[in-house]
Amino acid sequence: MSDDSRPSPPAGSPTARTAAVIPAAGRGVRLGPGAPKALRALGGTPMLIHAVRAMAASRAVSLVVVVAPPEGAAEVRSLLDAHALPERTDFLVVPGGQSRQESVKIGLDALPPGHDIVLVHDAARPLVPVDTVDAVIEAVRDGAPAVVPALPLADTVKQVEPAGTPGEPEPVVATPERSLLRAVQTPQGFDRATLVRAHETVTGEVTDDAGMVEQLGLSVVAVPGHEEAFKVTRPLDLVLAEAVLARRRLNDGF
Ligand SMILES: Nc1ccn([C@@H]2O[C@H](COP(=O)(O)OP(=O)(O)OP(=O)(O)O)[C@@H](O)[C@H]2O)c(=O)n1
Ligand SMILES: C[C@](O)(CO)[C@H](O)COP(=O)(O)O
Repeated sequence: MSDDSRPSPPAGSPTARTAAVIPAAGRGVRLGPGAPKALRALGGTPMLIHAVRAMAASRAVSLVVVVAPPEGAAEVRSLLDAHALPERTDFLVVPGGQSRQESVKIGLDALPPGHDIVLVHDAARPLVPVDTVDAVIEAVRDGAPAVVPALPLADTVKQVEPAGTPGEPEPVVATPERSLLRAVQTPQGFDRATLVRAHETVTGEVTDDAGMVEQLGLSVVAVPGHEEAFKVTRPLDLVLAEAVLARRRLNDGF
């Protein structure tokens, strides 16, 4: 276990310690029936374990807090014990909440003192490369209160008047300038005090944590994301994730 009694350096310090919160308490309704999404297998290993390894792969990350499905916290603890994980990293498991936002808040509340940079990473993004994780941490160390990995869009995006009934035609009302848009991934990185303040202050629904920081009027910066950091949301995403993992294993020779 690490010593949390020593005074912690600020997030901008090169020695600031980083913790990762992994919200993993969702059901995965869009993926279809089965176990909670984070516990479903990818290449024979639960998706959550891939996500935990992806965070722990960064030498900067000294603590990973897993926010487990409420009824699955004991199972998650056993899974962490059963899989090889870096010894330099500590792990905590807490039961999650009703929404992603609530689960992240629970994870944040469980963080011990001494970690001044916090990453929030979806369990549903099991294949994010360590270089992306490190780029996010570096941007927080460089002074950004909130950092998102992001990619340009391949498709043109339309704003519509949503139809009341699914499948009904929807009037298009605008075509935002695509070159100004980015698809945002995780891990998102934060100066801890900023993220805590955002979660204590913002009450409306948001779809990502950086959005809460934007609502505080603070700046959020985007760094390059990675194609392999995609979110496993629908069945086809799982097919893609299996293919990416198989290619990695082939390249690594096992
Ligand atoms: N109450 C919730 C809901 C979601 N999440 C987590 O937030 C991440 C991103 O959410 P998403 O991909 O939407 O997962 P689900 O909510 O499980 O998916 P769905 O909406 O299809 O049910 C996932 O790692 C998920 O486990 C969470 O910790 N607690
Ligand atoms: C946080 C996120 O992954 C950034 O793209 C995304 O907003 C989560 O959305 P979801 O609807 O909870 O999957």
